[in-house]
Amino acid sequence: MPPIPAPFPLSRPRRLRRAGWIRELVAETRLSPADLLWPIFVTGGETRREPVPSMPGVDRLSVDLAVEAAREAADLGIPCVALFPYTDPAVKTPEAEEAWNPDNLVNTATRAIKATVPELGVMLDVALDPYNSDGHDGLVRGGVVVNDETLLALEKQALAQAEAGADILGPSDMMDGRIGVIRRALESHDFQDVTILSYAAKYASAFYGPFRDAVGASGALKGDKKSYQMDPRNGDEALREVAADLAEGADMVMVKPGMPYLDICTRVKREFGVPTFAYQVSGEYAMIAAAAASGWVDRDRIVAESLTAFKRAGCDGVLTYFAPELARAL
Ligand SMILES: NCc1[nH]cc(CCC(=O)O)c1CC(=O)O
Ligand SMILES: [Mg+2]
Repeated sequence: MPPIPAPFPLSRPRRLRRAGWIRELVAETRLSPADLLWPIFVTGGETRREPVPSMPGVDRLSVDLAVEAAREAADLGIPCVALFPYTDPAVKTPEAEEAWNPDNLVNTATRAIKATVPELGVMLDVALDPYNSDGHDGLVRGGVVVNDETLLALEKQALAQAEAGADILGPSDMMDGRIGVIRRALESHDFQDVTILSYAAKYASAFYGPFRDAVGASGALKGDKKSYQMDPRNGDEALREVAADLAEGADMVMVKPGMPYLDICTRVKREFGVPTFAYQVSGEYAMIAAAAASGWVDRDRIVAESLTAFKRAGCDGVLTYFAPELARAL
């Protein structure tokens, strides 16, 4: 018997795409300002705004302007900002003591923001690289980034940040055991409500280049970070890293960079079901900004599309330098 040819396509997915209203109706993911964390670079001085050359559109802000940016974030419905310091090279040392100075830039900015915009969350990075004259996230001994001694430094840094009023600590150093050390320190100093968003699966990536310019760590960095950040070839290992950080007391986890690691985001969310974030890092920002500035891509559309991809991949939110611009557009 000859096959009966179907007189029409058996399935017509285009029915659900034919007009804006029905696309809205069936959309599986939605982006909102509440999905965004905004990373802000803080510098010294007053009413100072310094452009970051490799991140056109992003400025380093003095504390007073960072407070204004925080106000803007809250007004736009962005729940949280993440602060990163541009540290005066003269203050950087091999022991990175500035990291636990109660009056360092990020601690000062945190106190100022919490005093002015208390409803906004403030997140701080726990890692030594902005303060370390070797540019590494950990302490360097004989050319090696040492794990356990670094943990003691991170503990001091984390306590100073909690004392300053940070709501979220983001350990981004990738030392083994740091989450446990920080959680124990927080518990024993009456900071049981401080949240840990662990940079659990953080890769040794070329996409961090512009950030290192922004915090002034590029010139300082000796060598690379491959002995502590993850190998981009590995995926299963990301799940082991996340499992360890959750067991040690992380509340939420992050995958970093973002766009090239969407598979990791999906696997982490599926496997653990905990709040999962991605960091759309400086190099991702720079690529989009540069292509848009050349007129090669449509900036507004590509920003929205790239951030939607994180939600579709399973992320609960994204750290992105596009946060205020996207929130405004939404
Ligand atoms: N530990 C520091 C840190 N925290 C966030 C970033 C990168 C963020 C970005 O590129 O936007 C880095 C850089 C690095 O690990 O070298
Ligand atoms: Mg780890």
